[in-house]
Amino acid sequence: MADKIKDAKIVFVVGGPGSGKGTQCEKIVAKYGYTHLSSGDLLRAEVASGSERGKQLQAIMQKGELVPLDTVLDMIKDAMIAKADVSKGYLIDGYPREVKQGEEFEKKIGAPALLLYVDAKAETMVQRLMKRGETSGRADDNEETIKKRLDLYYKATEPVIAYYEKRGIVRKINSELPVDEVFAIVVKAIDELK
Ligand SMILES: Nc1nc2c(ncn2[C@@H]2O[C@H](COP(=O)(O)OP(=O)(O)OP(=O)(O)O)[C@@H](O)[C@H]2O)c(=O)[nH]1
Ligand SMILES: O=c1ccn([C@@H]2O[C@H](COP(=O)(O)OP(=O)(O)O)[C@@H](O)[C@H]2O)c(=O)[nH]1
Ligand SMILES: [Mg+2]
Repeated sequence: MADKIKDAKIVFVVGGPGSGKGTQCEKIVAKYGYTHLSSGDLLRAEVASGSERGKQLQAIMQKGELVPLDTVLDMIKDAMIAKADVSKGYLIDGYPREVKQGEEFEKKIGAPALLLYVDAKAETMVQRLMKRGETSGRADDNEETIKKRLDLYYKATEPVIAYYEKRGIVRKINSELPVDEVFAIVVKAIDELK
């Protein structure tokens, strides 16, 4: 099973909270048929199940902290294996959050072919998340948690980008533009893969 995944195209989608990762991933799925796996969505699904583990996850996410590395990686790996027969490629959205997560992913699953770095200003991200919070029902779309998520992003996640830049697989996407203009840049980066 793990062999099948090794040959699939893997794209990491990394960017700050509210930068637009999920929005762009949806459009990539529509155009390219990739399998979209959002680490945050997988964790929220576990929370929604009401399991004991979900309760522990909920507490961590509400504080804007990172859940233990192995938990997220196991969830992503299981979800990848479940789609191995049909997948043209995988969008791993919101992961890795720290360099160590990237290293472990490569040990257990495989190497990414591309890292889409979805980049917006902190001010923009806060505005978008506050707006999303009006309707999202997400426990972490509130001012206090947003601030913590941003701090952690700059501290732990930005080094991930530098790490993969050395390998030449990072494509920076300016997500301050309207969604369709951002997507046009994304399309160029993905088409280069073929
Ligand atoms: N103007 C503009 N707004 C966008 C763009 N992308 C996303 N938004 C808005 O910003 C909000 C956050 O976008 P998401 O795609 O949920 O962001 P995310 O990076 O997945 O954020 P997390 O789920 O917190 O990881 C959404 O409610 C969108 O309406 C963009 O390219 N341009
Ligand atoms: O690999 C991951 C991905 C997500 N999270 C947790 O899930 C929350 C929401 O993640 P998501 O990617 O949905 O949103 P973002 O933080 O990008 O706004 C984060 O704040 C973390 O608490 C985590 O711990 N590890
Ligand atoms: Mg998202």
